[in-house]
Amino acid sequence: MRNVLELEKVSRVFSSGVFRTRTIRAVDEVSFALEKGRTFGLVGNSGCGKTTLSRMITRVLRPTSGRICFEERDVAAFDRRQRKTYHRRVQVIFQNPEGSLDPSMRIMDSLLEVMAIHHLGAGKEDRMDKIQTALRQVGLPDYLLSRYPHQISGGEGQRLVICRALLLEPEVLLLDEPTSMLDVSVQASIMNLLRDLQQELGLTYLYITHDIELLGWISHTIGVMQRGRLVEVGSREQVMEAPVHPYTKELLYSYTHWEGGAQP
Ligand SMILES: Nc1ncnc2c1ncn2[C@@H]1O[C@H](COP(=O)(O)OP(=O)(O)OP(=O)(O)O)[C@@H](O)[C@H]1O
Repeated sequence: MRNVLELEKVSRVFSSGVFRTRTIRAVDEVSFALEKGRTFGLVGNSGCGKTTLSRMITRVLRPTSGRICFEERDVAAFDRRQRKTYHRRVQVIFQNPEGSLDPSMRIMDSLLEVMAIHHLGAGKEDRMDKIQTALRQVGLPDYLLSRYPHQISGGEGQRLVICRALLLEPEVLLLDEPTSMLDVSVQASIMNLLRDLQQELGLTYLYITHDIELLGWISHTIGVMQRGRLVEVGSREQVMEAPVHPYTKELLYSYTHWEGGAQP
């Protein structure tokens, strides 16, 4: 299986404090790879470094040390054109769809704009066709296109954000708690949609969450982060059924359904 994105001993250190400077190793020598067409689930409690890691992948933050490679090329060494392509091919889906859509624009105009920025589609008509195809793929009706973001539901909003990402023909979706603000039934439908899209389009996912149960459902491989370090990495079956690290057992044990192995 081909690796699309690879992290090699990636670290990020922050210095902060008013009275005394403290150094925090928010991410500490983390290495893992995303395989083409598969889902890598990254789990850990608040403050373990998930957001810092995703900010480094999206190039918002630079690693203090280590390398992030996209299709075997170091993303830190990309020139302007390569950066633009990278930002198109690695799309991020955040938990709050409203914050991801421009409130002052009709949805149609937002979608057309994003395609124009990336020079996708041959003219407006072709872009409209592509938008209709992507809308169908995410299970949304055409009439939503004339609305503004505040006129749609949270679940529709998240589908639209996924639709916008698909228009850019991505390779990787970085899913940062994409369902945590939705009702349970809507959550399930978005998770099903993501799984169907992966099968249909061969997309690669990095799914970041604090919910290990959810990862047991969607991931092929699971990585467990604690205080900046990746303490356990394995296939879904290994991590969910025979975890090795005590912290993974602790995370699993917090779900009452879990009956595997001894109590932590
Ligand atoms: N810009 C910064 N300056 C100083 N410390 C930071 C900065 N950003 C993050 N940190 C610290 O780094 C650690 C990891 O933070 P991060 O936001 O990556 O965690 P997280 O796992 O995403 O948490 P959550 O699930 O609550 O969002 C925390 O201790 C945080 O306080």
